[in-house]
Amino acid sequence: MATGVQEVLPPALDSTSDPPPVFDGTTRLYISYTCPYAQRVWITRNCKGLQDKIKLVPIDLKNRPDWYKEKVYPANKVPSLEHNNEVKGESLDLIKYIDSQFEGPKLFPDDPAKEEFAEELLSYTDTFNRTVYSSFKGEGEAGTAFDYIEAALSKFNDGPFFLGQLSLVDIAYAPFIERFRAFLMDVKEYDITAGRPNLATWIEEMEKNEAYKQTRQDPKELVEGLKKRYMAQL
Ligand SMILES: N[C@@H](CCC(=O)N[C@@H](CS)C(=O)NCC(=O)O)C(=O)O
Repeated sequence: MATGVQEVLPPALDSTSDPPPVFDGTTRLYISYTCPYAQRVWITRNCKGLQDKIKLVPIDLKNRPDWYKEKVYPANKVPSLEHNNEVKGESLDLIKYIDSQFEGPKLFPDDPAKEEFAEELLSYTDTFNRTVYSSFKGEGEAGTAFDYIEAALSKFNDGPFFLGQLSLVDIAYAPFIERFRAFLMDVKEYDITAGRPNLATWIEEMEKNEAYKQTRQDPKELVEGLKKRYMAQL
């Protein structure tokens, strides 16, 4: 399927749903529609045009089917990928795995300087997320994390993305920046793009990407989800 084609998304499976025929040779990507980690892998699949090769299996995390832990992924988290009779997890590992093991445009650089910077940025994602989530709870400043992103975006001047062209780095950050931007604007009236022109352009360019667009949820619902989780502590 071409990257621009709108896919009809299947309904999420819950505790009343039968399991798919696991280990029948089908490659399956287990996700939740609202999980930012799963979204990373879903975007990668779409960017590589693998909609027909990797079947999307959405799970309702609030009413999880027992078979998911028992038959598919004992860690009981999303995302996971069923491929070649194995199930693998961890979003950052999965986006690299899909990029290297499947066809479609390469999303990781060959250039050694870009590769080194890509690894640095990928290893910063957990710190970035922790810093911003802590600020939701009133601990520390989110601004430093966004300043790091703003500076990183001007390292290579050959495109609007972290490494110039779209890569796994953009894909790793996009689901989180999307949520953080909406939440901070709504709850704290803080515009993360104010005074950060590189970040503003990056968001604009990401939003034009069809593969990413198809994975996006209603920002209002994302904000509601985050509010439920963090508002009690605000
Ligand atoms: N480090 C994991 C995190 C995945 C994760 O925490 N997923 C959440 C949903 S957003 C989950 O499955 N939570 C269910 C649980 O922990 O029981 C990754 O990068 O894939």
